[in-house]
Amino acid sequence: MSFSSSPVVSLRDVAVYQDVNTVLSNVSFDIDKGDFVYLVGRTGSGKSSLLKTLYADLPLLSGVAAVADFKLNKLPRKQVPYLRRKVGIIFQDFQLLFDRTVAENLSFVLRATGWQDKSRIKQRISEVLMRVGLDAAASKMPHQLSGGEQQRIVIARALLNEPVILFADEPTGNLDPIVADGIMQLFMEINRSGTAVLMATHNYEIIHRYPKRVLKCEHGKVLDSQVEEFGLVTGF
Ligand SMILES: Nc1ncnc2c1ncn2[C@@H]1O[C@H](COP(=O)(O)OP(=O)(O)OP(=O)(O)O)[C@@H](O)[C@H]1O
Repeated sequence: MSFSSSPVVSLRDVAVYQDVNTVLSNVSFDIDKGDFVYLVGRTGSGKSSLLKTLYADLPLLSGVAAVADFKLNKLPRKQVPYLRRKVGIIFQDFQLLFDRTVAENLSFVLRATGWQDKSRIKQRISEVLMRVGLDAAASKMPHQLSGGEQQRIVIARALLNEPVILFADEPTGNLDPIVADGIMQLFMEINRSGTAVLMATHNYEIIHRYPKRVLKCEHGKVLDSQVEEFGLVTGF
């Protein structure tokens, strides 16, 4: 267990690239333990690229960054799985394995991250399913669940290794407003219990309903509502 009080995410003068193109530059911000932060900006403004840089799917080539006490500069490939155990990643398209049950989807991740004891695996799966309100779904196949339920399973999967932060890219994008609101309440509950959240969204309604700090990708830079005021409506 880490008792460090350093920020969960810390960026100084970072540039985000896709191939040879600079998507964002001079990016500096911190996210502390337990913070909830939205990431907004027009389509193509760099939200997904920034998230990918934070979970080391894109290399950090310029600037200084640390996530969950891992320095992203020159992070060796073999360290990436250890970083990924400390962060939970949630996408819009659910990315569940449709040929196996919910419990098998979850045990697949636990085994891949070093869990071996069958009874502990079973116990952990039951805990995370309870957490997302789907304790009866363990033996179901993903296609037997609604879109909102599938997204809850993805959130349960992201929680398996007790991450210090969740990176969520448009997690409510495909859901109707009521189901999306249920997912937001789940994120808020997870956040209240101490997990930081960085959530990319286009959904202004959600930000209005659950106001939190906002980072906005615009003109190749990242603006921070904690540092400066900016309009929210433009950019969606
Ligand atoms: N795999 C890729 N290879 C090359 N360029 C890419 C790749 N993915 C994204 N880009 C480019 O990088 C820029 C930022 O895209 P990114 O997906 O990060 O934006 P976004 O803000 O997440 O957009 P959206 O809201 O549509 O998801 C865009 O110009 C995009 O065309």
